[in-house]
Amino acid sequence: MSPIANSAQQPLASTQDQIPLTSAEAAVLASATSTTTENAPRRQPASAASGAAELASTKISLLGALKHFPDFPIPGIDFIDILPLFQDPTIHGALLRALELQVLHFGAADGELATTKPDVIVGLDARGFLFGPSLALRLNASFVPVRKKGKMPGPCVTAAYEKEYGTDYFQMQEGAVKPGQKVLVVDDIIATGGSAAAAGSLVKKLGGELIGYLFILEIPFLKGREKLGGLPTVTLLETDH
Ligand SMILES: O=P(O)(O)OC[C@H]1O[C@H](OP(=O)(O)OP(=O)(O)O)[C@H](O)[C@@H]1O
Ligand SMILES: Nc1ncnc2[nH]cnc12
Repeated sequence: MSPIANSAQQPLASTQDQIPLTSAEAAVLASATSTTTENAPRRQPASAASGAAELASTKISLLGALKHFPDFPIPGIDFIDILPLFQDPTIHGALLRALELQVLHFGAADGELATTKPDVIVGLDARGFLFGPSLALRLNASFVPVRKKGKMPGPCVTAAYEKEYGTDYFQMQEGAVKPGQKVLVVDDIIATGGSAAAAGSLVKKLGGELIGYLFILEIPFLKGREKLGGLPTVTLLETDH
């Protein structure tokens, strides 16, 4: 069985050839250090080639852990379940490291660290809460949630949005993002982009400087990126259909 075979009816991008690495991604891992803590020993920089191999291998592990559920939550939707990524501590750790590296090089030229570090990671209800706080801690940034309407106390800003299988309302608490703070919006999946765009609009309503979006998985045919106003948008994995 292929290392990334899963219960999918329609496979995700499933071989190294189908997961092309950009030179920026290769550089990301080549310049990676093993930890973000000040006093811990730093790993020797790897070559770009071994960095690329490490990232490719991480992507294969992550893809292999995903599961598909046809016709959930409504007929016609091929639901991609990311929860298994958190069941195995090794895969969970690899996921967080890969996401951290993407942020450290967010929008930077090949091999360079990003000059703009986020002050705030905004995670979307509910699956953005599974890794947003851990990622924020690694980056020494705040974590702020976007929640579905009616879940948070106090004054909130609200945005309506449409997603792949329905309509909904998102909210953020007033004051959760301070004017001028640099904000990165993170979520598990970008499908139509409706959820992420609504979250971005709330960040801007609060006066935050939206620096971009980061997702674990993109469903490219739904063209969600087109709703994100041309801001830097990074995804770790993508489906091949
Ligand atoms: O790009 P879009 O078409 O907007 O879809 C993506 C959103 O849909 C899913 O969340 P969902 O609303 O199902 O909520 P959940 O995380 O609470 O399950 C997913 O976690 C994203 O937030
Ligand atoms: N196809 C899909 N699978 C999982 N989560 C989603 N959110 C929006 N579309 C989705």
